[in-house]
Amino acid sequence: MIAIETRNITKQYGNKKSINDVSLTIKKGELFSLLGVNGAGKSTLIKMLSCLVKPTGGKASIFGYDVTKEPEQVKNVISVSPQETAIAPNLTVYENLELMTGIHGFSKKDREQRVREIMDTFSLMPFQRQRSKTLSGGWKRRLSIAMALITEPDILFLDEPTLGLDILARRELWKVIKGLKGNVTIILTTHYLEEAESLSDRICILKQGEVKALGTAEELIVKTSTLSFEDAFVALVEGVSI
Ligand SMILES: Nc1ncnc2c1ncn2[C@@H]1O[C@H](COP(=O)(O)OP(=O)(O)OP(=O)(O)O)[C@@H](O)[C@H]1O
Repeated sequence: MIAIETRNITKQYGNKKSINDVSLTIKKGELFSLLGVNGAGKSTLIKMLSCLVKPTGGKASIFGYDVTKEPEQVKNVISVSPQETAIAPNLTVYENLELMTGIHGFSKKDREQRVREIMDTFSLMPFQRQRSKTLSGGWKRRLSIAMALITEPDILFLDEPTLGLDILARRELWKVIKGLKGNVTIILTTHYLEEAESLSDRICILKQGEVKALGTAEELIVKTSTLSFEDAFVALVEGVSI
């Protein structure tokens, strides 16, 4: 089943195309990474798919719903875990999660149960009464992802989930993300190449708003005749033709 489909999607700001004619098909349950150097267009593409900005050309659909014509239906099946964590710092872990259930219209009765379920999934129970601002960076990101998943979305956009975390915290979060694989379709952006390589089913490399390469990490290594994914990435963004 197809989760996300774009056909020649384009976003032009002034006379510059931040995304130019991008056509992609992402399957349900896939973990799909978007890579590219700064300014390649990753955030712009995610913003269009999550109905935050409108395409200036082409189209995109999420489970068949058009992102421009049916944004309400799209928003019902997606969730975004943004780069800047969406956490209220003075609220406890429990209160942050409860707030999300309130925003999304859970009944009083269901709220507590859902909060407990998601705390359990993300091992947040021991921190439930702790103010969020006192959590470490890794646990803040974990809470942020838990908040994004409280509505059990079909699609989760994860924008640089491990930015600034040390390698141990990053690997802990990788375990969490791997645990979600298959159940939720995940679109991940990251600048950490080993993260994309370790987590992704397929990787799309954007360059100046266009798809430069698409495939598994292994396929991209083979296509560029390199020995590592990092070398493949560098070759692709520096302009190897494949
Ligand atoms: N609101 C805007 N108005 C004008 N130009 C914009 C706007 N948003 C993005 N751009 C431009 O579009 C291009 C792509 O930006 P985008 O933020 O999508 O890249 P990115 O790949 O997410 O970069 P990064 O890795 O730095 O987050 C850049 O040249 C950027 O300056």
